[in-house]
Amino acid sequence: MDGDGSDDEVPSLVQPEANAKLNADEDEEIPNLVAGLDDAAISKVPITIVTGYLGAGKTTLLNYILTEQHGKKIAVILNEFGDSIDIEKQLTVSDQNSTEAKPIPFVPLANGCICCSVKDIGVAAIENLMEQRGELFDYILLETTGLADPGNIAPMFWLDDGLGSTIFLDGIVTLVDAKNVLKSLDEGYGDEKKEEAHDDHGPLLTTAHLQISHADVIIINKTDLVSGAEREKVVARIRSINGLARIETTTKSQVPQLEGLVLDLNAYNEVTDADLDFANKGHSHLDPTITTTTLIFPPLGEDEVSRFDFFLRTMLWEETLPNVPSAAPFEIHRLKARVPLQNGRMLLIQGVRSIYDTNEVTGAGGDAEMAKLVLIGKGIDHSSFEQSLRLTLSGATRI
Ligand SMILES: Nc1nc2c(ncn2[C@@H]2O[C@H](COP(=O)(O)OP(=O)(O)OP(=O)(O)O)[C@@H](O)[C@H]2O)c(=O)[nH]1
Ligand SMILES: [Zn+2]
Repeated sequence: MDGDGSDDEVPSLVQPEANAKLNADEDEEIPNLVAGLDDAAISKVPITIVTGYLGAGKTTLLNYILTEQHGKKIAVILNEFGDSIDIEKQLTVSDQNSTEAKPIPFVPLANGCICCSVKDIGVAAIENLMEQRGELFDYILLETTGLADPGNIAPMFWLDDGLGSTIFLDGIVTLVDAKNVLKSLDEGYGDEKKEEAHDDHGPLLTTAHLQISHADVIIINKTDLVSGAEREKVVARIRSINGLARIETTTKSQVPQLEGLVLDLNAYNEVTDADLDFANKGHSHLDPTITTTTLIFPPLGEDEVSRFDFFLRTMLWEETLPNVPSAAPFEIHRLKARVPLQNGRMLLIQGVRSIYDTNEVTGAGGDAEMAKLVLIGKGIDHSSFEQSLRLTLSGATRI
């Protein structure tokens, strides 16, 4: 995958400042990822990141999965930092004082699963764990701490999967506490983080927002603690933040199925029509901080492809809109697009924060299919984005 955005086919279009910005923001050295593609045939182990605010039900979900029949050998990794309750305690009892010691102890669980606990959640740390174990797993579930920002974790795994890594990012599942989530979204961080949460440019961006905006699946848990009407309100608010994610409601994290909800999400290697259908066509104002916006436009002609890429690069790397300098400040957290080309081919685009990946596939989806670009982020003013895209595609900027 060309996750650094520096597509080989359009080298002259890459702006030096944009590259510098990307490199400063992300890894120092993002190698050319194209070389890794052939290795994709080697079977890689999917990793699902399970995130969610403190006490939302992450551990309850993992526990539930491990007792269900799924026919997989699952390695559960707990990012132990800050986690201290029930199952974590049991599961990590043997390595409480020896996080540096090797080998890292694993605790056997039901169904041939194992569990371990780590401080580091880098790709190397996880590969290291797998090597030490000397055993193959079908699946890895990583429970992050309640305060983790998945926007920092996802690119780490997503980028590396093109580098011949033995793992690949399958998707992000965010657990939400139905009883408390609206309060978390409205009030911002806990007291200890209040300072950071304040922002001169508008409403607060909370950990809860970040976990919801980056999610591929959102499980609204603890529905036993709210009325039907409250539950609907929570669903509507969350849908307004993230129009791409699949949403389920549960009690005790008992998801109706594992496939597609927790396991095998394929959220980072596919962009299906159904993915984009969830997204609202308009722009909801239910949440003042983060929203989902969909831009719809006709199939691109030859000249427009590089202009479209310029639009993406400028928006993601420079956080400005070409041809609309007056646009309000914004942040893009997640992006998915299906863009038919007039030559009958189709671009599938995925993005997390400033990193994006474009794949060109054969065959557009259907007759007269329109291109759809779905954006999730902060401060996205639909009409400015639409205007910028329209002007850029028309060739208003020489690139
Ligand atoms: N009433 C109710 N309680 C639940 C539900 N799901 C989980 N709990 C309880 O909520 C508490 C927190 O659940 P956990 O699964 O430990 O939550 P977590 O997200 O792992 O929490 P941290 O690791 O501390 O961030 C536990 O006491 C669970 O038994 C639910 O659907 N309803
Ligand atoms: Zn937990």
